[in-house]
Amino acid sequence: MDQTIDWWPSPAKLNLFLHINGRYPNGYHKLQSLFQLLDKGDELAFSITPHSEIELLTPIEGVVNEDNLIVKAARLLQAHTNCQQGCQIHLRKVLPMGGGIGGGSSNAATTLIALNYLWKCNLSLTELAKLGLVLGADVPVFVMGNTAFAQGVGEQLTPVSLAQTHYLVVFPACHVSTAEVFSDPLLPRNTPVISWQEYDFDRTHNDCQQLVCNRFENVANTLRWLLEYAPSRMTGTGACLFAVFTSNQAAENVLANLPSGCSGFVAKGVDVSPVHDKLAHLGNIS
Ligand SMILES: C[C@@](CO)(OP(=O)(O)O)[C@H](O)COP(=O)(O)OP(=O)(O)OC[C@H]1O[C@@H](n2ccc(N)nc2=O)[C@H](O)[C@@H]1O
Ligand SMILES: Nc1ncnc2c1ncn2[C@@H]1O[C@H](COP(=O)(O)OP(=O)(O)O)[C@@H](O)[C@H]1O
Repeated sequence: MDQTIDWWPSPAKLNLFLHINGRYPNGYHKLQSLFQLLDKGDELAFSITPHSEIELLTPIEGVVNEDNLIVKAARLLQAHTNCQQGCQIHLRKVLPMGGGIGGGSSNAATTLIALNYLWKCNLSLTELAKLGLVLGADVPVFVMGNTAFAQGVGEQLTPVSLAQTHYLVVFPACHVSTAEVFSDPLLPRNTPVISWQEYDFDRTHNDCQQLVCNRFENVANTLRWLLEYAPSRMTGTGACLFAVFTSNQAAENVLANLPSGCSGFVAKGVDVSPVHDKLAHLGNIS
């Protein structure tokens, strides 16, 4: 790989809890969640071109480029700002897809932020987050770039600073469809609203977890295994699970003994997205 390529981070997230409080008339669910941003994720690189074409040079197997959230985000920004430039994009994908760790949404957010900077569109982060919401409910938190409490469909964000934590993130090798979980009649949808001051990991939960564990034996077994080592929970609509540790070494020790068939990684929780660290380094943050 060319050493001169300028990579932009595209971090993963965890939902430290996920409560479903009800439903909107359009079928979307009213949520409360705590989005924890991580220091690990995919990476994207952009070369600006003078013609308007958007090219993703590293396609993802199973996702046609036209459906890729990276291409969709680039086209959305281009159309919204009437930008005459285009770009060539490289992606280094490491995050499992459809795992509840927000890879696709994060890729879209990094694309919006990077191209806004490189194309000199001058949209504010708030404008980019609003634009990004069209692509997915998780895009705004990645654009705003703070670990945050979220409500609404995940777009009403209150930044929060958390104690430094190390997470073991485990992918039990099964794909869980977000749309299927949300359309399941057995999904609990009546958790009472909490105030953020009440937040405590042990007094919160993930309303999707039991349903997914009932449907996917791998998820249930892996969660049971993780709970032997540390407080653990499912993120988002699954299938990824996370375990909470106070040291990197303790998390690495458990990673080294993962059950066969699972994959995983250790990451540190961060209050500010690495994309924003990069923007700040470039002297541009709004
Ligand atoms: C619930 C979360 C928590 O992070 O799950 P994960 O996707 O991360 O697992 C997300 O907010 C998901 O966000 P995202 O994955 O961007 O969802 P979208 O593409 O907007 O929606 C996928 C489908 O899920 C359902 N959906 C999504 C969000 C929501 N608040 N209510 C819903 O009912 C809708 O049926 C929608 O068609
Ligand atoms: N750049 C992308 N990265 C990952 N998934 C993408 C991307 N573009 C489109 N998708 C589609 O979005 C789906 C959800 O992806 P992802 O955001 O990784 O999962 P989740 O929302 O569960 O965290 C994938 O299964 C894939 O079909």
